[in-house]
Amino acid sequence: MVPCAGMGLRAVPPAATPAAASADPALPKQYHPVAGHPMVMHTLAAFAGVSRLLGTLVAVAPGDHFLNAYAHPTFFTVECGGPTRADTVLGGLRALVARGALPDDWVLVHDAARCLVTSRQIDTLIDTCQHDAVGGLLAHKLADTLKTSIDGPGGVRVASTVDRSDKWLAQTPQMFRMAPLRAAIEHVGSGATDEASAMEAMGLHPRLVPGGAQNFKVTYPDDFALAAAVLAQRAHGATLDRFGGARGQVAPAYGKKTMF
Ligand SMILES: Nc1ccn([C@@H]2O[C@H](COP(=O)(O)OP(=O)(O)OP(=O)(O)O)[C@@H](O)[C@H]2O)c(=O)n1
Ligand SMILES: C[C@](O)(CO)[C@H](O)COP(=O)(O)O
Repeated sequence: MVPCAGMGLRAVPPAATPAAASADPALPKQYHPVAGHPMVMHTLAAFAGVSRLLGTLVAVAPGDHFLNAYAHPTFFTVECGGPTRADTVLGGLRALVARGALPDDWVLVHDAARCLVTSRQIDTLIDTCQHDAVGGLLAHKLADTLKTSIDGPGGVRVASTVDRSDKWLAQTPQMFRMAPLRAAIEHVGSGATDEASAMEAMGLHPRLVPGGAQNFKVTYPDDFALAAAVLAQRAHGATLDRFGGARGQVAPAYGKKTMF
């Protein structure tokens, strides 16, 4: 399931900057062009490359028909977006149950805005978690020295340096069984910022599976250029097989638009 109903407010460039002149603030970030395609299409291409997935539910905001022009058998949209990401995910889980998902079925939840995830990373997560009692998530071990802050003279200042040896940045996909995940999010409510934290609130310890720095979430205006650069570098290399074409071949048409 791909939650795709956010507004992307942090990605809107400040007014009066060169980036603001060409940006469409009314278009949520997941639909902004990145390397020639709407951002979420790169995300969906990675999932389309994982053959053991039954399909992908894209949870969009009510009235959002953006993806109608990109229809493809590997995904379908449901207008179940809510005010927070957790609300959107819950709507998606209920929609999956309505379509026959069973309590023990696994579901992977992945941000539309993490458009650099690869089919290989998704496969690694599944391989690692499919026999786990809880499930797990891709995550990236902290690479920098970690500070806490206080407001001080002249602005924000360092309060302390924190031991980072056990610190990870949570990424997606996050993979759990349908019934426990739904129960956990219903228990924790709209404030859960990811699926793992809802499971943690139930006393569980999801598995951490190394993802990689490139699986970042496009959040701020500068992130678009970084994502485009990574995709451009991959297009010169090894990832033209995202839609099932072999390396070096031209990939098939993706619905009414052509991808890659
Ligand atoms: N009510 C919401 C909020 C977020 N998301 C989705 O959750 C993912 C992660 O959220 P984030 O990147 O933080 O997106 P936004 O909420 O859109 O960003 P912002 O907080 O800057 O507005 C995104 O794919 C976003 O579309 C969602 O489906 N429904
Ligand atoms: C789920 C998530 O991608 C994990 O890092 C992230 O928490 C979602 O973004 P938000 O800013 O917390 O909504």
